[in-house]
Amino acid sequence: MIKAGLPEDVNTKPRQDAALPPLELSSVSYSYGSRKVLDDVSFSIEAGRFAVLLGLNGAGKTTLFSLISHLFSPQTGTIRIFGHDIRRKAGSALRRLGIVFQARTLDLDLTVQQNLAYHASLHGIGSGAARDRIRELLASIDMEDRLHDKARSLSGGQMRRVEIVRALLHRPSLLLLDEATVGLDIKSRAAILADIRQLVAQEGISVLWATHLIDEVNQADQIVVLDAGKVVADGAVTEVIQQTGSATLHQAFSRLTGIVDIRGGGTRP
Ligand SMILES: Nc1ncnc2c1ncn2[C@@H]1O[C@H](COP(=O)(O)OP(=O)(O)OP(=O)(O)O)[C@@H](O)[C@H]1O
Repeated sequence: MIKAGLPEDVNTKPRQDAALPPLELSSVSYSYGSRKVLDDVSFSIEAGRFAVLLGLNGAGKTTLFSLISHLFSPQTGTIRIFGHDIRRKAGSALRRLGIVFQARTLDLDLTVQQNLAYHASLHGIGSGAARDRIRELLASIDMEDRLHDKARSLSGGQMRRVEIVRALLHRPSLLLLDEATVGLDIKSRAAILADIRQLVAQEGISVLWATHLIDEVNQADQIVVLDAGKVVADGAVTEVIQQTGSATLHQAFSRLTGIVDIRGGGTRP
């Protein structure tokens, strides 16, 4: 089990943050050159929710994460994290955010401890506090014994879990994961999902989990379906099934995205 917690600055202003949505997007659009890949995207997630951003490859999930994490700026619209506009109050917004990108980003030649300590120092966490936090988080996923192993000696699932630990070092209140289980076997995928769900339940952290895999959605509190850059559904799983007049989420997703058969992932015909 991974343990998170509230960020230090959130601890000093709990009422302010508690009253505001962890994530709120209003009319966000983004184009690469003349090609619009996000079109008037609006949705919000509530505190303590496990929300899934579901979309086929190319739907715009990674671009949306790049905007939320302030790698790019939206050409129109606003993004707020606990009420902090990502453009105008980037520091306050980003302090509350942890992110696990789709691409593997551990330095393979460094040990687990070195990878994590470097990231902790980027967040201004002192070496003693970082050492304690790293041990606490690694113990919670039963990986304490891998502390001094080179990252390259870990399995794909273990690397991913270290990346999740890294994203939690500074105690974010909102965690974004972009296709976190890509390339992992079914056991590792299930274990990572279970850790994340536990985190939401026990620590009150909010999660936005981007995936194209419907079997990762079933226990979500909320799903936002993105298709070709537009939000085509947003709500609880049962609501989305009902709204589309479907019997199952697979059928709802097929109807919303116009694909023929999405079992096992799905691509456009
Ligand atoms: N740097 C870029 N320049 C031009 N077009 C891009 C760039 N990055 C992404 N795109 C295009 O934007 C669209 C959305 O891509 P994005 O990676 O955001 O989708 P995604 O839902 O994350 O897909 P995947 O699951 O395959 O990563 C795609 O059509 C993609 O080709």
